[in-house]
Formats: sequence, C-alpha cells, structure tokens
Amino acid sequence: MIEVRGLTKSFGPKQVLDGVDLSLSEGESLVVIGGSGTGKSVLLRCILGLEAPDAGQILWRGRPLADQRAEFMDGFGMLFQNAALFDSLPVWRNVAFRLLRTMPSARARDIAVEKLARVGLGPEVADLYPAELSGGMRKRAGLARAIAADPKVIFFDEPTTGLDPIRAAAINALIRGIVDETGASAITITHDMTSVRAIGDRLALLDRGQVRWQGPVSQMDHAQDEYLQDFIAGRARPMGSHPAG
Ligand SMILES: Nc1ncnc2c1ncn2[C@@H]1O[C@H](COP(=O)(O)OP(=O)(O)OP(=O)(O)O)[C@@H](O)[C@H]1O
Repeated sequence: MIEVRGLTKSFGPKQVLDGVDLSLSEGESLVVIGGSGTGKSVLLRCILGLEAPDAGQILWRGRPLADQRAEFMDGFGMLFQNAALFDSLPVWRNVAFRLLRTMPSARARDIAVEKLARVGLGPEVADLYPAELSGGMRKRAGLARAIAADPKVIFFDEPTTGLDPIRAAAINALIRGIVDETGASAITITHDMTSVRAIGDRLALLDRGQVRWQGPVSQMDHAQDEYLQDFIAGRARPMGSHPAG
C-alpha cells in the first residue's frame, strides 16, 4: 500500500538517503532499524511530507502520496518519540485532539476514554495532565491518541525508548495487539531488537542511506549479513573494522 522507490535526500553535502527502496503491504508491520543518524527519521519525515525528497517516489495505493496527502492523513496515526503530549491539555483532550475538530466534545471524550481503556488506562486518567503520568503511562496515552481516529496506517517512532524492559514489553504487546486487531499497516522505527521480534512481520536495516537487508523477522537470525548479526547481538567491533560505514 506504501511504496518507496529510489528515495534520496541530502542536507547540504551530506547524503542521508541514497536510493531507499521499501514497501509496506496492507496489514503488514514493518520495522526499520539502523545505526544512529542513518536517516530513519528523515525517511519517515519524507513519507509524511515534512521533508521534500531530492529524488525518488513515494506511492500510496499505486499513486503518488503527495497527490492524496489529505486523504492519507485522515487515515493516519502516529506514536511520537517521548509521546509528545501537550502539557497544557488533560489526557483526554490529548487523545481526542483530532476528533474534537469533527465531533461534539462529549462524544470525543467517550471515544478517548474507550481508547485509553484499550491501552490499559482507566477513566480516572482522562482528567489528569501529562505531567502527572509516569513515562509508561505517557507512552500509553500517546498510543491511545495514535489510534483515536481508527487509522489504517500507523507509525511508531522509538516506542520503547526510555522504558524499563517490563514496561517496554507491555507497550510492544499492545502495539502488536492493536495492529492485529485493527488490520492497520504499521511502520516502527526502533533500536530495540526485542521490539523488532515482538512487533514486526518484516524488518528493514538501513545503512549508509540504503536498505542493506530486508526480510521476514522470522528469518533475520539466519541472515548472512554481518552488520545485521552485530545489530541483533548488540556487538561492537574495533573502530574502522566494522562492515558498516
Ligand atoms: N533538517 C536537517 N538539516 C540538516 N541535517 C539533518 C536534518 N535532519 C536530519 N539531518 C541529518 O540527517 C542524518 C540522519 O538523521 P535521522 O534523524 O534521520 O537519523 P536516525 O536514523 O533517525 O537517527 P537516530 O537513530 O539517532 O534517531 C543525521 O546526520 C542528521 O544530522
């Protein structure tokens, strides 16, 4: 449903994306990993239209995404890194942020409370402010906001960053459950290999501006790619001897 072909993007002399080819099928959960600064966020920003690519194509349902931007955004949800909640709004208004533009606030609040329940937060959380929530609760609230408008495509940007392993596992399980039950297509950016296994159907490894390896998560352990295996094992090599740049 989303196809990225030959995407390139430079900032000044720095070539960040150098011909990225990726596809996301309907109902699929794709996880993108890669070293820090390899362009994962730039890739997402290009898909979202926040960054203009230098070359390449981004297609949605076979046609340029840029020509269908409004329709795409209507069916899109995102969990931002650090949840990115508005501190001045109570949790339910954060969750219902988009809904409030199109429906009465009582109805939007009901949906917010329902989505909060889906992510394991009780109705008492609805009137709290983000500053009153723990890190794990903030992620859950961010997740409730991402799914508030029943999106068909969801992006998860570093969903477990800053969480302890138990809370991270809970968020991973929630994400997988939501993707399965809604049939949404998902792209997750992460450094967390536990998330890759818990969330992903397919994995893409970015390296030096290109997709270095992609395949089913179930096959990654047997892949013949040293850098991917280092990533999976969390293994460093002496400076200069790494197969990646
Ligand atoms: N607006 C910008 N102007 C200039 N350089 C940029 C801009 N946005 C990103 N970059 C550069 O592009 C490179 C890739 O950044 P990006 O944030 O996509 O990396 P990442 O893979 O998401 O990294 P991390 O895993 O650390 O979040 C970095 O070197 C960054 O400095």
